[in-house]
Amino acid sequence: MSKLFRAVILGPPGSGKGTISERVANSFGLKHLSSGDFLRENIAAKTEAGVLAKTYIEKGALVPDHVMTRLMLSRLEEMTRHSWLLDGFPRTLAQAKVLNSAFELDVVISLNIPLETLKERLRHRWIHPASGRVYNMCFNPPRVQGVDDISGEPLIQHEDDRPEALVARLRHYKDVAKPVIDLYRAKGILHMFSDTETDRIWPYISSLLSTKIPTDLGDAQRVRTH
Ligand SMILES: Nc1nc2c(ncn2[C@@H]2O[C@H](COP(=O)(O)OP(=O)(O)OP(=O)(O)O)[C@@H](O)[C@H]2O)c(=O)[nH]1
Ligand SMILES: Nc1ccn([C@@H]2O[C@H](COP(=O)(O)O)[C@@H](O)[C@H]2O)c(=O)n1
Repeated sequence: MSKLFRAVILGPPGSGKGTISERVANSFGLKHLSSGDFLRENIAAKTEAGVLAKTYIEKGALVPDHVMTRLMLSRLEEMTRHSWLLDGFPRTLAQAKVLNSAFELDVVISLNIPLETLKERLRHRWIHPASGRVYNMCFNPPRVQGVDDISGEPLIQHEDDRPEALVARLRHYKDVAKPVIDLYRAKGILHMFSDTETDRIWPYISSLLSTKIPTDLGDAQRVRTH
């Protein structure tokens, strides 16, 4: 079986991880695994992990490591035949160590976006909960304000995008992310990208992945997300 490709994208809330992950999934056929979306699915399904996670997310806090690693590792065990891009996990050094003990990563992308840009982006972020489709009134607005382009259902804003929860998330991110970034830099697989616009970062990420993803990534491992 040809080699699998496994990557992680790191970045603070609003940095464009989901936006870029969707482009990677569509361009390279990797499965995009969003830990945030997976948590929200568990919250909507009122699973034990979801009920617990909700109490942390609504305060802009991080879900405990043991809950996240159990959730994500069991999800990844279902994906052992696929190449994937993990979005939003690992968030902490403890999570990274558990992930690294289970899987060998090929690339870690880290987004470094100015604070004011993050705040502005999240102020204008709207989500279609059922599909996870993400809009932005300034960047990729829906055809009709407040309505999902495909389903016609109403859009919402994430509770933890509220300014007060966002401050907690942003403040916490820096401290928690640094050891994770240092770990992957030491492994020689970290690639950092800084800008205020995703459309300016994307060509560099795309060309990096074009050199790293095996050309013989079999169809069985390519999972089209749309
Ligand atoms: N103005 C602007 N908005 C952008 C850009 N890139 C992404 N966005 C929007 O900014 C918001 C955040 O982007 P996401 O891709 O959801 O960011 P994220 O890192 O996944 O965020 P979290 O889920 O909070 O971790 C969304 O509304 C995007 O549509 C950009 O270059 N410019
Ligand atoms: N490893 C993680 C990932 C996410 N969370 C919590 O979920 C919220 C939403 O995640 P996004 O990736 O969509 O921003 C996030 O703010 C955290 O509260 C987590 O705790 N650990």
